[in-house]
Amino acid sequence: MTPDTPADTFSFTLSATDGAARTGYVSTPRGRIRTPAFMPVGTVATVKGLYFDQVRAAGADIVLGNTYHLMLRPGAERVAKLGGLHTFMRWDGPILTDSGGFQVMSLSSLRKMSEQGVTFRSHVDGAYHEMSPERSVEIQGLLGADIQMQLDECVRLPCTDEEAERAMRLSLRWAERSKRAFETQPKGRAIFGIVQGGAVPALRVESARALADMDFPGYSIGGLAVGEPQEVMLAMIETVAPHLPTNKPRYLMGVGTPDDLLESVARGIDMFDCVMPTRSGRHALAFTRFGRINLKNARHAEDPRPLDEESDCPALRDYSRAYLHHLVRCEEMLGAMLISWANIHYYQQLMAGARAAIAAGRYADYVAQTKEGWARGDL
Ligand SMILES: Nc1ccc2nc(N)nc(O)c2c1
Repeated sequence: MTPDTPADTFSFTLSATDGAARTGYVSTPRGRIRTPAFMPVGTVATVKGLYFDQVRAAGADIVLGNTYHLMLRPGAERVAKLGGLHTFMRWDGPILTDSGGFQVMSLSSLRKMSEQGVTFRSHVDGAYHEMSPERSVEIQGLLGADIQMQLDECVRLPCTDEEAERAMRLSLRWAERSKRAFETQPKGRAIFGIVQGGAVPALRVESARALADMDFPGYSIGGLAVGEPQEVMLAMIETVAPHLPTNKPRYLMGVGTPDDLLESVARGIDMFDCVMPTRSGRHALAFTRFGRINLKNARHAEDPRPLDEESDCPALRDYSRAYLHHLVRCEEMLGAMLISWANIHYYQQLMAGARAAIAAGRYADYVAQTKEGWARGDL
């Protein structure tokens, strides 16, 4: 905590812009989040395969937790009894939690959506659960999340305009209820409204404007990274960004590949989360300055080079591709752990470079040079 930020406030400071790209920081009672920021996903209170000191050393200022998973196991009340999520998983930086609706729709069975909320059966043990905007905020409060999400309904794309409109309007009504329920939480925490509207520009604008009128401390763009082509996702960001307050953070949910991040930052996004770095790490796929390297490929069997000898991350700098390939072939857990570590570090390094480039007014060059590196490959 820097001395100039009071302990109990949430705020966003813009330091520089370069076109629509922005750099700055979010201040929370648990520390600052440098933006643009990539937030490693810690779904069930762990960033899969990494120790949190590696997550911190990689440059992450904030990690994600998931209401849906944690309410099922170990239970929100139990986490609260054990001192909250920060104590439970031994991460003392800011934590952002998703509200659970998206995960219910993608993971649970026998779910029913109504005005009141969503009822569903757990994918873990089939137990019956109810999730309303109020209960979601209560759970996120029990977990102790510094940044919380409204409960929303995310439609898969493609969908009909009617379906997108229905879910967008329901999400707006739930935004009001979530924000009201959030008022009882300790100062310094924040709740974000989530823009919905499918791939329909008019619905996206209506959602963004209505949420801006509700004066949230931050705004998420949801309903993307749900199967649409990148150009549709980027078009929706371009549609929404001008209608969100410039002095509040913008968080693009569930995104994405390194290319998605660079292109979305160029259009005004400040925060990202995605399972891509760790999920790919478990599938032997490394993201590097030279593009993607699939360590399953036999071409690496005798390659003594590390993934990136110039990196300051041990996983990228100290282990030969031959060794990583060997671990992957033997299905050894260290293979997934090292490649996940490398990927988390690469994503943080990509964002650190973006922040510096925006501050120096050379973001377009940074994007071009980064993509040239990916195209050149690992010669
Ligand atoms: N692609 C995603 C990922 C996570 C989401 N979470 C919520 N609450 N809403 C969405 O629309 C999401 C979309």
